Amino acid sequence: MKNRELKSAVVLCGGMGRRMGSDKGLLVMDGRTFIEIITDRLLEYFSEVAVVFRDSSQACNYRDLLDSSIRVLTDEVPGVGPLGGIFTALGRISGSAALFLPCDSPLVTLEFLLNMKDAFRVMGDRCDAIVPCRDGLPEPLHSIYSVKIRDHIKGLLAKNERRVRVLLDSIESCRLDAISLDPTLRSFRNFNRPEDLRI
Ligand SMILES: Nc1nc2c(ncn2[C@@H]2O[C@H](COP(=O)(O)OP(=O)(O)OP(=O)(O)O)[C@@H](O)[C@H]2O)c(=O)[nH]1
Ligand SMILES: [Mg+2]
Repeated sequence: MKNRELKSAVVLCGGMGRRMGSDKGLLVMDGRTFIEIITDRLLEYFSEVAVVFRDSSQACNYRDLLDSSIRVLTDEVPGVGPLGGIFTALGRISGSAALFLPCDSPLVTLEFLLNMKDAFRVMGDRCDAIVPCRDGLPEPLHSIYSVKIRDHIKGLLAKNERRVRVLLDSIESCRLDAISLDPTLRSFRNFNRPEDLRI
């Protein structure tokens, strides 16, 4: 029988943080960096945790913050945004799919992680992506993607298409109500500008 346990989780961390004015994974909340908060949480429930950086020089800045079990990846196709990070990770993870998270959502809840794992158990072999939706709008960077779509992403990138939403519209995705996955919606809160940090 197919193993339906979702074992891999990936944090996308290769952005430039232009609006924030700094590298967002290194922002601090309650004395810990965002990347530590998120990866510590993921390590509780996933046997494989990876972080995708834009390049090795960025990865160096995080070296002392990551548990030794965390896999450090760098973009195979640099400078093409989150879709490039997803592309890289899907070629490197050991499982058949992974939960992706952005590095700027430190409030992600354990309940959300467990509900996504449950969703994969139930519908993982029926679709290429499992996508939370809020008011009908997808949350593509808090979603599960199958390694099966890697070639498709390659095709999109070859056409210079970088929008994750275009990916979602061209694959078989199962959409779930975000509120049923995290009734607080805190998991989806992200920080883009300095003023967002005043919470
Ligand atoms: N691996 C990888 N991750 C990326 C890339 N671009 C963005 N991300 C990540 O995708 C997530 C969402 O991106 P944004 O919210 O736009 O973050 P950002 O690009 O750092 O910020 P801006 O420069 O202000 O757009 C964040 O976790 C980013 O680190 C990329 O080229 N490669
Ligand atoms: Mg960006």
